[in-house]
Parts: sequence; C-alpha cells; structure tokens
Amino acid sequence: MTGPAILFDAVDLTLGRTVILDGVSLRVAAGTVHALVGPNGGGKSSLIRALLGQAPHRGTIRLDWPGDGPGTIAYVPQSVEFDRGLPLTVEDFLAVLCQRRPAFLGPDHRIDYGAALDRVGMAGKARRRFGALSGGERQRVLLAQALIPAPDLIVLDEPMTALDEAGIAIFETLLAELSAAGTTVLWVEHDLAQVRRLATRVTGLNRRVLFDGPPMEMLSPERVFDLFSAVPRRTGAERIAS
Ligand SMILES: Nc1ncnc2c1ncn2[C@@H]1O[C@H](COP(=O)(O)OP(=O)(O)OP(=O)(O)O)[C@@H](O)[C@H]1O
Repeated sequence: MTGPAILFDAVDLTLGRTVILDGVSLRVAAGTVHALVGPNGGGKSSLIRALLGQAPHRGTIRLDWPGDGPGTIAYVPQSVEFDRGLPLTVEDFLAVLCQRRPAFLGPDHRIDYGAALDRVGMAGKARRRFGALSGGERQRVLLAQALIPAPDLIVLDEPMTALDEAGIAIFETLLAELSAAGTTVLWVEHDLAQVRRLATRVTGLNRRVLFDGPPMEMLSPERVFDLFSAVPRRTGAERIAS
C-alpha cells in the first residue's frame, strides 16, 4: 500500500504564553520523502507531536489514506530517556514497542526482530543489554523498531544525529527502500546537504512556514540564511506594505 498524504492546515500551537506554531499549513504528498528543516526551537518536533496526537493544537491535521484506510504509522524519536541500568535486552526493548502481547511474557517469536536488526547493521546484538549500547547503536535500534511491522507512514525526528558513517549509509539505504515501497516519509533533519540529496520536498519552519518546495530550489544560501536568522528579513511585499 502507498502511504498517506498529510495535510496541515492553519495549525497553531501555544504552550503557556509561547507561540510555538503560528498558522502552519503544508501538504506532504503520498509516498514522498518530505523534510522539515529549521533552527533549534523552530517547532519541528512540536509539529510532529501534534501530528501524532501528542500536542494540543488548533487547526486541521488530516491523513488521507489510500484504499481501505488507516495503515501503519511508525515514529523514530530523537532519543529515548530511560534508566540505563534496566535489565532490558535489545530484543526486550523491541518487544515492548512492537508486539501486541505483554512484553513480560517474553518476545513474540512470530515477529522477526532479527531481520529488522539486520537491516540496521545490528545483527547478532538482540541479546545485548539495551542500556549498554552506544548512542549510535541505540539510534539504530530506534530505526529497527520502526520497521516492525512495515510502515506506510514513517515519521523521523533527526534520525542521523548519533550515527557514524556506516550508520548514515544504512539509513540512506533504508530511506531508499521505504521510498521505493511507497512509504510516506516525514523527516526532521538539520543536515541540509543530506536533505538536498535525499528529500523530494522540503519545508523551512521557524514558528511559521518560511518556504516549501523542491530542495534544489528551496535551499538557496539566501533562504537558508533567512531561515536560521533570529529576525528573518522581510519579503519585498512586506517592506512595501509597512
Ligand atoms: N512542553 C513545553 N512547554 C513549553 N514550551 C515548550 C514545550 N515543548 C517545547 N517547547 C518549546 O517549543 C519550542 C519549539 O520546540 P521544538 O522541540 O518543537 O523545536 P525543534 O524545531 O524541534 O527544535 P530542535 O531543532 O532543537 O529539536 C521551543 O522553544 C521549546 O522550548
């Protein structure tokens, strides 16, 4: 199944007195790799939390599923907070996140956790203690959990932050495979060179949408400068209006 299209229409999010998102409208086309870029605190993760139903917001967020309706949504967070001393293996961790039966009954052996770990270069590490993994290895496990079951929509929040060169190559292969399978990918990323190379479309977000279009056109030095400036320069139309 091809993944869904996503519509964000006039999404506002205010926490306390802070306006986090202000009238954010954009469309993620079905089956594309759509990147969200912007400065720290620009609201990228908040937009994702709103999409996942984790943040109170105004406006509309709609998933348009093809065919018979809702498929599988996977989410890869920036990182996970947990007690590193927990006696939890990699396989236990995957079981907690991926299987429907209680994890205290043990991993469900009908699910091929090994194959998912294989795809992220973690073959043979299912019995390692999760808390003893390096940051990059934990990031790879977070990617693996998103592959079980195969997602129709995958939401990635800076998935490459802790990855080394080999991990980045694995991530790129995964992205290509997901894309070829028709999965919709919504991807928060700071590495603009990677976005230019791998994304179909990019949205620049700093509380508001500052640009939205194909990466080769959108990521011009001037636009990137504006996006990361504390006070974005005004457009010609805004200058004339003031
Ligand atoms: N629960 C909260 N209460 C108040 N403010 C919050 C809360 N969560 C996030 N914020 C604020 O919302 C703003 C946007 O945060 P968000 O994490 O969405 O940004 P981001 O674009 O993902 O940043 P980064 O690139 O650093 O990950 C920040 O100023 C942050 O401090």
